[in-house]
Formats: sequence, C-alpha cells, structure tokens
Amino acid sequence: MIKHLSIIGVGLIGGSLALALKKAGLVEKVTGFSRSQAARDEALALGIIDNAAASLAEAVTDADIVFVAVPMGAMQAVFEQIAAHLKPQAIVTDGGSAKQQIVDAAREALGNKFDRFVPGHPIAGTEKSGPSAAFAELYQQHRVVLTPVAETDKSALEQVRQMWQQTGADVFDMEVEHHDVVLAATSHLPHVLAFNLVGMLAKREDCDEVLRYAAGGFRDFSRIASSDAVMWRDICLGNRNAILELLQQYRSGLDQIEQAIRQDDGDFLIDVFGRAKRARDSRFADPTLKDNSEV
Ligand SMILES: NC(=O)C1=CN([C@@H]2O[C@H](COP(=O)(O)OP(=O)(O)OC[C@H]3O[C@@H](n4cnc5c(N)ncnc54)[C@H](O)[C@@H]3O)[C@@H](O)[C@H]2O)C=CC1
Ligand SMILES: O=C(O)C(=O)Cc1ccc(O)cc1
Repeated sequence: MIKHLSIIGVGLIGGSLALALKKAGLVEKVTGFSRSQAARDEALALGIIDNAAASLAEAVTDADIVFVAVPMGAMQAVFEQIAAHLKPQAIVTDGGSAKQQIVDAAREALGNKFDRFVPGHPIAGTEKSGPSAAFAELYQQHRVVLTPVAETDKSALEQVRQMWQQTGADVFDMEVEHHDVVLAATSHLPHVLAFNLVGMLAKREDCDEVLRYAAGGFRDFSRIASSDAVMWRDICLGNRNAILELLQQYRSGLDQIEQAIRQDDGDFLIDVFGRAKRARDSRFADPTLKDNSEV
C-alpha cells in the first residue's frame, strides 16, 4: 500500500498510473501537479487525483513516492524544484521515453537524493494526451522497463517494481544505454517516420482527396502521427544519437529500395519485402502480450 503518491504531470501516463493504483485500492492519497491549471482541474474532476497542489514544492512535501510524467525536456527543471522538498525516504521515479538524458538530469538535480531515484519507462501509451486520455487499464499486460544505475537504492527499486506490477504490468530491468537504443528502433524511429509521412501528405493541395482513399494500412501506420508534438520533440532531442544512427540506416535502406524500383529490380524488392514479412510473422506477433496500441 502506498500512503501518499504524488504525480507530477497528470496526463496520459501519470493519470493512468494513479487510476490503476486507485482502482486496485493500493494507494491511500494521490496528490497531483501539472503546469496547466486546466489539467489540474480536469484531473481532480475525473477523480485521478485527490488533491491538486498549487506548486511543485507542495506536491511532493509529504509524498512517499513521486512519479514524474512530464515531457522529457521539462524533467530536469522539475527535479531541481522538488529536490529540497522531498521527505528523506521519498522515492522519485519517472516515466520518460528515453533514459540517459533523464538519469543525467536527475543525478545533477537531486544531488545526494539521487540514490532514491528509479528511472522507469512504461512501454504503453496511445497517441492521445492529457488527463482525459488516462485510463486504469493502460498498463495491464504491457511491459515496464526500469533502468537502475549503480547508485540506485535496492529497496527503492523493489518498491517501484512492485508498484508497476500492481498495475498489471510485466516489469523488466535494462541498462540505460541499451534501453535507449532499443526504444529508438521500436518506438522513436517509427514515430518520426509517421510524422514525416503524414506531414508530407498534409502539404499537398489534394490532401483531403488523397486521404479519402486511404486504406487500413495508412490508418495503422499514421495513428501515431496524432501524438503530441512537444513530447516527440523532446524525445528526438533527448535520444538524438540513437535516433540519428537509425535514421541513417533507414535512409540507406530506402535508397536501396528506390534504386531497385528505378532499375526494375523485382528480385531485390521480393528479397527485402519477403524478409520483413517473415520477420514480422514469426517474431512480432507475441500472443502473450498486447501490442502498444489502444486497448
Ligand atoms: N504518451 C505515451 O504514449 C507515452 C509517454 N511517455 C512519457 O511520459 C511522459 C508524459 O507523457 P504523457 O502523459 O503522454 O503526456 P501528457 O501531455 O498527457 O501529460 C503531461 C502533463 O505534464 C504537464 N506538464 C508539462 N510540462 C510541465 C512542467 N514543466 N511542470 C509540470 N507539469 C508539466 C502537462 O500539463 C500535462 O498535464 C513523457 O515524458 C513521455 O515521453 C512514456 C510512455 C508512453
Ligand atoms: O501509441 C503507441 O503506439 C505508442 O507507441 C505509445 C508510446 C509512446 C511513447 C513511449 O515511450 C511508449 C509508448
């Protein structure tokens, strides 16, 4: 049982954690803070939080666990502003999408309280944001990755693991650097590609006409281009090296496909498309876990 949970950033990710723990009866009191008054009011009205704090300091003062779920670019400022107001045994954890930048920010901002910081990332979400997008079941049967570092207190790590398990998630530990490379490939690159494709089509004068004939594949691929622009700007800049490396690989693959089409090289296309199909059919259809799309 968590006595007092503080959620900084009561949107999709922070709100869903609060709702999951409340629904399971595993938290006594939830205090929330978001930069926007509208988000705080909405989170209160939806029963996501019990109290809306007027400041970051007030939000964490009496909290046992502080979950920070703001866009990555806002994490360091939040850590700096809460550091002096944490109880001695308080645990700080986060849900940011790439970990190295956040671990560095927490190390700098939290000082001697950094050992009570547990970096985390729920691999679950949707393209929607804000308190109204939050729902209690978001994390059920989804993976949550924790990326503890050498300094991370073992008891804090286990408490955060237990908290996520209580939402119905499967919790895994990973090295920070490995996490960022893996997530760049499976999440960050696909979002960049979807934003680029939809943005490119949106510039066409005949965009509405073109989209009228879109089939299911376009809908599947473009859904994530509805995701929040600030959040994805911060992820791209925050995990730049891994994303840049993958963009280079992707561009070289695209160049080869372009070349094959120009040269009428059907064998090459069969080879590339067939390999992708076999990989997806055999490896990506994991029947034990839901995918990351809307539940
Ligand atoms: N959306 C998704 O599917 C997933 C997002 N994440 C990560 O979770 C974090 C939160 O994302 P969402 O919940 O989707 O965003 P959201 O936009 O739904 O919620 C973020 C909340 O943070 C507040 N906020 C923004 N800047 C702030 C600041 N400086 N101080 C205090 N509050 C501030 C906003 O008012 C908003 O209520 C991000 O770091 C994101 O990378 C992780 C997994 C999935
Ligand atoms: O909506 C989807 O399909 C997602 O991929 C959601 C998502 C977005 C960001 C993350 O760090 C993790 C999951």
